[in-house]
Amino acid sequence: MGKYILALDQGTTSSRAILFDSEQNILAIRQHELTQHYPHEGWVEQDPMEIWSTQYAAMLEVLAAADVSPSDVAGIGITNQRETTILWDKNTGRPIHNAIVWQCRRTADIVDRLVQDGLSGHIRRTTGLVPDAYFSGTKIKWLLDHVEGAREKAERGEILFGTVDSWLVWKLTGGKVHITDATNAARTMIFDIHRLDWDDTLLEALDIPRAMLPRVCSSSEVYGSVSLPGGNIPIAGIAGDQQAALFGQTCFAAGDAKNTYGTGCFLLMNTGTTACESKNGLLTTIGIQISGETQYALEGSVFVGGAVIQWLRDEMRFFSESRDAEYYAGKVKDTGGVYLVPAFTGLGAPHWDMYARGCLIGLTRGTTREHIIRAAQESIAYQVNDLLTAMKRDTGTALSSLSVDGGASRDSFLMQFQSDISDCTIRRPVIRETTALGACYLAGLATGVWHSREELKQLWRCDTLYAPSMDENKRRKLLSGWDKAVGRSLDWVEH
Ligand SMILES: Nc1ncnc2c1ncn2[C@@H]1O[C@H](COP(=O)(O)OP(=O)(O)O)[C@@H](O)[C@H]1O
Ligand SMILES: O=P(O)(O)OC[C@H](O)CO
Repeated sequence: MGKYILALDQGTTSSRAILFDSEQNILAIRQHELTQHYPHEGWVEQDPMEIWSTQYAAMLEVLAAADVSPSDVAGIGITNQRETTILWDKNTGRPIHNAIVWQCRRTADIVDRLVQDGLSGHIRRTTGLVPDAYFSGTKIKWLLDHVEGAREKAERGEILFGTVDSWLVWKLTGGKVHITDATNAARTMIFDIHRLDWDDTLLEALDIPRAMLPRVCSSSEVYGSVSLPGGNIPIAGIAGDQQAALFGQTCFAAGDAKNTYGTGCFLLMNTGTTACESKNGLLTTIGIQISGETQYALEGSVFVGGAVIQWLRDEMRFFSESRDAEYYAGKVKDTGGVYLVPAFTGLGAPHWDMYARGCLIGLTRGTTREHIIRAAQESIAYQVNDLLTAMKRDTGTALSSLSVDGGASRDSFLMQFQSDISDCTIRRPVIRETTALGACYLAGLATGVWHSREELKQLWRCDTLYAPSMDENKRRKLLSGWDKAVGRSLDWVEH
């Protein structure tokens, strides 16, 4: 049996491949940036062929860099940006349109119609989600409505739908396998997370033919294999990136939670085999499906997290490297009363307002670039704090500690501010590649590299702990300013 496990981490901004050994040491990482297309205001697309080619290149390069033969790799685990929707022609293998990315708002009016038709309650109960353009269902409908002849072909089973995991498995297996896993299916808004099947009411409401949908598998099993010069590698694990991170952080028990600070921020809490319905704007989703058991999770999704730092860097040109944000934020003692609400693509949990837009408020003649940079960083923590508050209301208990990961979790100013504003200990692990690690664990469990989750639990190591130290009055005052600022950004776009 192979000694290594290969994780393919197809994220919003890049396609990465990471090679681990069975002691979870990282042997090599390769990464390619992805081009983002913004064809209209609020629309976001990617080229599925670029998703594939960058991911495939990263996979080959990582094996070459570590000088490892495919025959020494026990399995591949795939983890991916979720909800992003791809339709392709089964016969030619060519996408029929660019991928519609999860952040894209083009289907807001389709969502409005579902709500007007009285389907909100059904969506909530069946899929665990709230009606929003974020999820795949309305994106599929848009593509079927706008690409000529697509619906008829889809009815004949000639057009296939997949989230990014399905697309990659299809390509990796040479067009032989059309599947997804339960965690990805749970993000489509057409999947019944209790019956574990596509939901006919929603398929009918969105006019989506069943014939185009992938078969839904567990998150850890052998689905097929990749044939490479030097050997075949089984594809043995799949999970949406946030669920993979929850697994990679070894949040295996009910009550365990993690937050990922990537492009967006995603807070997930394992709720065990109980699907806990949120009364406070969180989502119910499938946490993982493994060994015949489905574990559920409560999730809060923030659309713009680390991306606000990118915006300051690329659009405002305030600095040239993301890591400079921490330096500038430390130059001022506070934001001078400035708040930035980065509702660039609306607001996700717990507000769910597709028509909210960003606002920068509290400016005075004394406001400097440093104040705005600090306000941007703090906005990431405030948004995560809103999720923690909703989670506390739903479960009746405040989290005393939170495991963190993702690109922006490198930022120590942000981590300390999160700890202070949320009055919660933040635990940053040694291995911050937890998304890839989760995919690696799923593939390793399916191929016998590891035998149990307990074995994996022993491997988790803490790197830094951030303990809260903010005075309660100050915290309350800052939070009330944030709530006021969010109020100004809600329902901004005329609709
Ligand atoms: N040192 C840093 N300080 C603050 N933000 C950062 C830092 N490094 C990266 N980021 C932010 O983190 C995000 C990338 O994180 P990553 O986990 O790689 O994202 P994704 O998986 O969404 O592609 C970017 O939006 C970037 O602006
Ligand atoms: O690519 P990421 O890490 O920003 O994650 C995207 C999420 O899966 C969207 O739901």
